Amino acid sequence: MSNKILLVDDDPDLLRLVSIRLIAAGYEVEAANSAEAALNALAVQRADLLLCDWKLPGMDGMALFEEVRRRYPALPVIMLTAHGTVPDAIEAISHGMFAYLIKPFDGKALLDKVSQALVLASPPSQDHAKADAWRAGFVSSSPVMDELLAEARLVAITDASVLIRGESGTGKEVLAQAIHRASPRAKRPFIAVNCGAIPENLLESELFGHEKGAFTGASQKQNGLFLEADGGTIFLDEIGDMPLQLQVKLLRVLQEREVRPVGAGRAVPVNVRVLSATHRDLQSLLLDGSFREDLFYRLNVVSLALPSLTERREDIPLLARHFLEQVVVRYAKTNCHFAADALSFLSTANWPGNIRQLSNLVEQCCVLATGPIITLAQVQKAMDSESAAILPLAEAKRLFERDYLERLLRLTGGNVSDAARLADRNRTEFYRLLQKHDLAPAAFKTDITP
Ligand SMILES: Nc1ncnc2c1ncn2[C@@H]1O[C@H](COP(=O)(O)OP(=O)(O)OP(=O)(O)O)[C@@H](O)[C@H]1O
Repeated sequence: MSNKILLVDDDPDLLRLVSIRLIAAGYEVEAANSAEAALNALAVQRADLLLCDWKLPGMDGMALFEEVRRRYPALPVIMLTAHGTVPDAIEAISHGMFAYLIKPFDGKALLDKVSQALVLASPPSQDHAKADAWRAGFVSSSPVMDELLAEARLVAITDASVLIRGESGTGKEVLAQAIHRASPRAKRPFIAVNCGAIPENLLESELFGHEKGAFTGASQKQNGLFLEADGGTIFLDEIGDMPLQLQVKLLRVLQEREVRPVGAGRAVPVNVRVLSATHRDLQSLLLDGSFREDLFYRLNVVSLALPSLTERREDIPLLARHFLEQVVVRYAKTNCHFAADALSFLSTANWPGNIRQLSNLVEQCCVLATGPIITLAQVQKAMDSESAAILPLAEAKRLFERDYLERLLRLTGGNVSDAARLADRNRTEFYRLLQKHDLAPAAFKTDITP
């Protein structure tokens, strides 16, 4: 499970950039633009680390640190500070602040401090020499997954590029992490990047880095994520969303094993194993020219397909119990369990959002549970209620978009021109949306027989 970082800054650009960097490194980030907002967020849900700017409107970073120390003494705090306040920051260290970073700081320094703080803050592991440590956190006992994991383990020890396919929420990133842990690169970094979540104009410099002054705002040289993953593994999630011109550059990196930061005169050697994932049908992207065939073959040396949750229903009770154990700890609840009929209901339900949806539902049941047993009625209520469908924003948007397109196609009997007109989009754009969701207008054609 990823660590959650509460990031506090009143500068929206910094908030966005630091968030992108932390999320790319696998952390969960909640952003707040003031100390007051941060305290409200902490009152609702705990975080594992507070990263905050010293200068804030209203209550400043130092006052926030003091309040946090009083209310949540175990929560580590890292302060982002300007040169002028360094003496105060040093003083704050002696009062229990974990660390400070002087602005502008580079991505590596930030990630180093963050990971040190989280290691120190986490309880010591009790389970050392476990043979299956590589797949720790990967809950499953279904035969289909056993087979897939055996394959993953075999491929892990090679340096082959692996493309992981599967619907959203099936655990592609969890599998990528397991492959990394089972590989000879396990002691080096695992860096995950969601290619669809980073704005196109930032993606190149995020991946390959930039020189100082390479573009407006590039106030200092920065190593990209490829260089940060040197010796380890980079996981390119949603690779199907990578813009074409960047695909060319990625291909060059894979062929020549060197990266050229934006604005740099020469390339830098890099040794990274690439794992990638997509929920989209890359074959159809190849056909319409929006994904390069040469890159596809480079990335798809080995292909692993994760089955949807309904194709491995045996795993559902196991996963439900696993998530329940986690949320019980997270919300400091007294132990609670699913009633047997509640578990069998979960096992037969539909899970369009796969494991992520199951995890959200379990969390909701646990939060709302009033006694030690979660009953069938409570599970059904959670499943029926609007809030059961609370998904991460990106996933909710994707499901909405797909549903919207389907409704338009049904309404127009599969007529793309009419559907595009209703959506106020041109045909090219509309076709691109249909491809993104693998929707074929022909399937919606209605036979009009006289
Ligand atoms: N086998 C598993 N055991 C335990 N937790 C899992 C497992 N598979 C997935 N999860 C959990 O389900 C959630 C979704 O997993 P993950 O992000 O890996 O899915 P994904 O396929 O990469 O999704 P997306 O396509 O939306 O990026 C995460 O919270 C993850 O920890």
